[in-house]
Amino acid sequence: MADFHQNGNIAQFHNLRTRSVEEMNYELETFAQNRKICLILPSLFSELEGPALANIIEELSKLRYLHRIIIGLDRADETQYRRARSFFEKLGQNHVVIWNDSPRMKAFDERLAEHGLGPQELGKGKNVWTSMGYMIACADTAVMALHDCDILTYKSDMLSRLLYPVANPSFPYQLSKGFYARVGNGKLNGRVSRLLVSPLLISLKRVIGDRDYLDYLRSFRYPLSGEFALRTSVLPDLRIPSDWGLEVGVLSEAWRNFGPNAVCQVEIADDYDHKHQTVSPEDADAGLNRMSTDICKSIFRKLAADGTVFSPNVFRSLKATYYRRALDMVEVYAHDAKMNGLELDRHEEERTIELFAENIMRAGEIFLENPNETPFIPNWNRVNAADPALLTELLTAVRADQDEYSPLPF
Ligand SMILES: O=C(O)[C@H](O)COP(=O)(O)O
Repeated sequence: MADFHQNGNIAQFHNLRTRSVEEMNYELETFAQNRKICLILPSLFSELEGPALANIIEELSKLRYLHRIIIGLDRADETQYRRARSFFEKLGQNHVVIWNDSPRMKAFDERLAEHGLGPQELGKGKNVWTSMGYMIACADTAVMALHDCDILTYKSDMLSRLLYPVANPSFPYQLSKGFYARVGNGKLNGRVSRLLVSPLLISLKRVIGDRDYLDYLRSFRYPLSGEFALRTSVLPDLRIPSDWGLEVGVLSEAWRNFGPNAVCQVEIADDYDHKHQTVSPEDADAGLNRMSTDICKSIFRKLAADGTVFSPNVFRSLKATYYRRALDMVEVYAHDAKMNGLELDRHEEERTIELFAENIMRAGEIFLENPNETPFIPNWNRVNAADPALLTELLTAVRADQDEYSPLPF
């Protein structure tokens, strides 16, 4: 990216390509002597067999500033967990694989359920929440980062750039969020970000008026990016959504807990490609269909918690405003794609917009029918208040799994 624009809301750090990554890594190693840095990788077992993760591991193994890597492993049986252990040994750094489906971890889930705590649904939110609990229980980390395991264009400097603003002790930032152009395989991607979130935020401003929260969300160049880094002192207070609202949910929590001056966004890559989900128009519980509804609900709930009054008429006019605005934006995206020699299926994009417009209404109806429904997993402070033994039990369960099951060749 060749500009150094600041939007005036949150700090924005560009890659002006004036500094080598080796130099930045050296500085991170210096910071890491006093502030331990940890990485969380939420992973499905199937991703170990996919095209992205082997390269991610190779890239990560080059980094010397990481104190620990926590891999939250989902959808694995015993043999798969043991094979995963060998797979991640290639990292070379201190790491732990949390087998979320182990009998011990299931028993831990029951302990949480006894207190009415714990995630209501399975998925990335629960995975991340559990890994954060493990990190809090270790009590030795000052800074953490998180990213997905399906990034096809991964390079270790993505992580270094993401971490730098929260790892540098002289910077004031508590949260750093990654951004990039989601371009891969000759296509302009990022369908939910481009076709739903951007026009929805603009339309919300039109329909309900100015809100600081909307300005804040609009300042993110890629609000749905899965890469963020945090100073860990804020972790115990962080409420993590268990549904697809995770990325927006973390930004909203940062807005509530620290305000915009402690939040920044960093350009972490020139291009970015990952595994693409299907739109799934036939199945409201799958793919971008489900993701778009969860994201709308998460934004509506946050606005309501900040004093906005919603009614069926508000959602009707939001849907209409969104639809018009999204179609206008598709035209601009198509021109941008054309100028850059990229592919963009305009017909498919307009059909996706129609679906997203329906989902704005649907999310609105769900919100009006169940205004108190919350996908948030209780934060770790609350868990600790309910039973201070739980964090130690989590640590013990993970370590006992590690001791009992030896690695099998991958
Ligand atoms: O970020 C997004 O918009 C969604 O994750 C979908 O991304 P994709 O269109 O690149 O698959």
